[in-house]
Amino acid sequence: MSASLSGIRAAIIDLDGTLLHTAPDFHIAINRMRNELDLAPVGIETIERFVGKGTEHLVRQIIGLDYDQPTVQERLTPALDSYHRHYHAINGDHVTLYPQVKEGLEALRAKGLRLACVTNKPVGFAVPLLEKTGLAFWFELVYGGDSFARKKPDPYPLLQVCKAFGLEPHQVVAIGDSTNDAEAARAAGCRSLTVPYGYNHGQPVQEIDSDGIVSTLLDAAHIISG
Ligand SMILES: O=C(O)COP(=O)(O)O
Ligand SMILES: [Mg+2]
Repeated sequence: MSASLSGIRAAIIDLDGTLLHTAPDFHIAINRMRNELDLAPVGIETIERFVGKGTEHLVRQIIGLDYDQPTVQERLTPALDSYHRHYHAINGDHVTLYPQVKEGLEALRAKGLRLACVTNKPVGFAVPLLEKTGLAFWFELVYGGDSFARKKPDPYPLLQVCKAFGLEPHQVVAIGDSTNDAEAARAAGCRSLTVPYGYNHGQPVQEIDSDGIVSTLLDAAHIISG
């Protein structure tokens, strides 16, 4: 359990694996893409290991299970096109909210924190997904993996939130499920908290260098103060 975090004025919250269990959507879209490429379906656990570093990384890893690197390079564009088409068609249909997400967002706002969502998912998928699941309401800002030239674990998107909110990085906490969130936060100078239930590339969350593990977003709200 983590110590309390004080002097916090805003929270940057990750999407996949933190707000929503999106792996079932990824699973369906990836296997529809694989079917178009004449590849056999893969299990959801395989997909969960590759979520967190954006769409191109996911598709590269998934076709890399079958193809050598030159072939991955050659087939990447049609594979991405296929994946985007299938993901767009089902985005949000098979996702579930993790426990205490809405309660956590409400409690963070009740403490006067400003909220941003920073995800490595393309912003064109993230915004409709947040709208469909009733989460968009909570966030003043949403940045995706393609909002800037650099994505998490690079600190750039987090620093853009700090700038937009007029806050110093140490006044901002990033909450996420993977090393990408914690590394981005460290590099930005933000505080960070980790939830244990998402996708961390198959690695134990205890190995993540953050300011602590919280069981839910509501638990995070309990240890954060302004
Ligand atoms: O699309 C992904 O790789 C997931 O992104 P997120 O965990 O940063 O929301
Ligand atoms: Mg995540």
